[in-house]
Amino acid sequence: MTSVVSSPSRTVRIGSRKSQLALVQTYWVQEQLQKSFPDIKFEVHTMSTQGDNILDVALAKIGDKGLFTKELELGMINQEIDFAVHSLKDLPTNLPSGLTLACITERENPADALVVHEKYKDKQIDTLPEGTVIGTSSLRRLAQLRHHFPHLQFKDVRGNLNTRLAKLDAGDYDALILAAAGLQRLGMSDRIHQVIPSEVSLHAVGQGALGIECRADDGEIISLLKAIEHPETRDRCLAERAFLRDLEGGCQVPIGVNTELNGDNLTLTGIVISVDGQNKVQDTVAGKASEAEKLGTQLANTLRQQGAKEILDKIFTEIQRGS
Ligand SMILES: NCc1[nH]cc(CCC(=O)O)c1CC(=O)O
Repeated sequence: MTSVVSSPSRTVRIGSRKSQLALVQTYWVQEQLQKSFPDIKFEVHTMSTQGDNILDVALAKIGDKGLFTKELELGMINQEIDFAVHSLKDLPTNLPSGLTLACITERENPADALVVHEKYKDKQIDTLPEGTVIGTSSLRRLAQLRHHFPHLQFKDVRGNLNTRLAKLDAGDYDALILAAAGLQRLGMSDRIHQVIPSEVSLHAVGQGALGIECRADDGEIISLLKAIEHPETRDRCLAERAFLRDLEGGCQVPIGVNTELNGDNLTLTGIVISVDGQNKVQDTVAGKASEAEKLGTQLANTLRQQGAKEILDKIFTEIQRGS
């Protein structure tokens, strides 16, 4: 097979955050590409992002737009790296001009997972006692769990996965809600006590998938990346991202989704819920996978008619006031 890269001597520079999860994901991408293109050299370049440095402020307050991606994006624009590997859910739905989401890889389980302190090893999310302290920094997780289990308490938790698990084991929290995918990728599936069912909590847009971003005019890189794209995950995530893009209020928001793909039929469910869990709008749309983004927009319109904008505007005002 002839290489799609016109200059065979080109070294491809992959950008990554330095966290353990980011590196595991990036090395996986490097390995897959190396298998497909044995004659090309792929190098990993790590960078710190704002999100890695600001660890003491609640995510909801600083907003998470590009917090984990901006430095990598600058690296691409400045030609220091050729593409960046992200957890897709950390990648904003609107990218800087000149950059594109060129590839979405196969998704791990996109659901959230309950991880418990040893003393609750016989409990499930619906049997945890009154006052159980759950660690999460996500308004989406908080709002949906409050809706179903108003007797639980919630406390902010930041830091990488190992830090969070150490805080749980030390007794700072009774349980954590974490992405199942992150635990799986780090070889810590044994810490998944329960996968949270979608009836209880819808997952974040893009959760469990990797998104690879590159310069929009770099045709060579774009065609290399096609080799590791997963079309089913891509269609699901494009629908999810179009939904979020259409609704977004400009900060980290309690918006959840679920998608299913049967043949060419894509089903997208979305929720917008108030932080206290009291007001929610939820609906489902279905259609052709080839029109994934249209479905996302359609669901956003449907939920707006049901009051999604009012819920989001109120949250945005509250966060700005600092409450
Ligand atoms: N914002 C943090 C973040 N970004 C991606 C993951 C996990 C892996 C994934 O969802 O792909 C996590 C941790 C978590 O939510 O528990």
